[in-house]
Formats: sequence, C-alpha cells, structure tokens
Amino acid sequence: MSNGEQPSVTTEPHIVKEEVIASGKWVKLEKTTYVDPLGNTRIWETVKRTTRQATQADGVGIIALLKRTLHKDCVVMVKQFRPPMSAYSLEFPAGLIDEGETAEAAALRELKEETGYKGEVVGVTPVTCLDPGLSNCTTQIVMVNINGDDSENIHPTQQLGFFLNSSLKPFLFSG
Ligand SMILES: Nc1nc(=O)[nH]c2c1ncn2[C@H]1C[C@H](O)[C@@H](COP(=O)(O)OP(=O)(O)O)O1
Repeated sequence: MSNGEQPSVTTEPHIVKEEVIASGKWVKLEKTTYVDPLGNTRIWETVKRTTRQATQADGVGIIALLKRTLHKDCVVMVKQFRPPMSAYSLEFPAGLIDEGETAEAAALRELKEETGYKGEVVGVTPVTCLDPGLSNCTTQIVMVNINGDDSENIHPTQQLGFFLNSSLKPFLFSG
C-alpha cells in the first residue's frame, strides 16, 4: 500500500487438522495444522488432556475463605510436590471435574479431599483457559466460604486415597 498501512486482514483463522503425535493415560500431544489470520497455513504443537468431558472445563480451582469468629478470615491453600516442576508448589486447592459432575460439586469434593474442610459455594467463573499457547486446558474458579465455627470444620481431616498425595498439606493465609 502506498501510504504504508498494512493490508486489512480478511482471513478467519481456523483449524485444518489435528494429528495425535503421542498419547498417554492423562495427556496427549497433537500436531495442529491451522490457517492463521494472514491466510498462512501453519503448524502448532498442542497438549490436551485425555480426560476432557464434553461440555465443561477440565478442572476447578478453589478460592476458599475460612471464616471463624474472633479470627481474621484466611485463604486456604495447599502445598504439594508437583512432578512436572520437580518442586513443591503452593496452590489454591484444585482438581479435575469428574464425568457428570458440576464445577460446584467438584470444588466442594476437592476441597474436602485436599483440606478436610466442608464449604459452601458462593460464586463460580465462566470457563477460562490456563496456558493457551501450550494447551487447551480450561478451568473454572469456584469461590467457597468455609464456616470455621461449624463442628465439622474445627479439626479438618484430609481424605486422600492416593498415597502420592501424602505430600499435600493445607496452609492458611490471612491479611
Ligand atoms: N498430567 C498428569 N499426569 C499424571 O501422571 N497424572 C495426572 C495428571 N493429571 C492428573 N493426574 C492424576 C493424578 C490424580 O490421581 C488424578 C486426579 O488429579 P486431581 O487431584 O483431580 O488434580 P490435581 O490436584 O491437579 O492433581 O489425576
């Protein structure tokens, strides 16, 4: 163009084909052929979970607020060893959504399993992507209140059936 402007973009980007390069029990690697916004056919390397359910997020992240009389409210987090990082990670409680389960139900189940606390859902976000340059993994953040005065929540006990998760420890943070 004579005035130095870029030509206007007219191509709607789209996927041409997805080929599985490698597949494991939990994740797979695909070669994604797509047309970019300039009309060029390109390749992207994409990671997907094999556990994806039809219409919802892969997992939930849980922002849980522990509310107790005469205490500051605390945010509940968990510290656990994460093999991909080869390190311990401090995280919001989280987990995969089971088949037929709602995000809300998954959040209360995972919170109970990972921390022992029984919570009440007070909000949930839309489905959002986590690392879209790498994978199609998605999550919903669920906001949960925990009544720390409730007898069930005085001495919370984790319910982890899987021995590898024995490194998972709850932590409380207040402002
Ligand atoms: N990418 C994964 N590799 C594995 O070898 N195993 C995995 C992966 N993702 C999940 N899992 C397994 C580990 C647990 O047994 C189950 C449930 O995990 P969940 O507790 O729901 O999720 P996290 O808290 O994020 O581990 O799935």
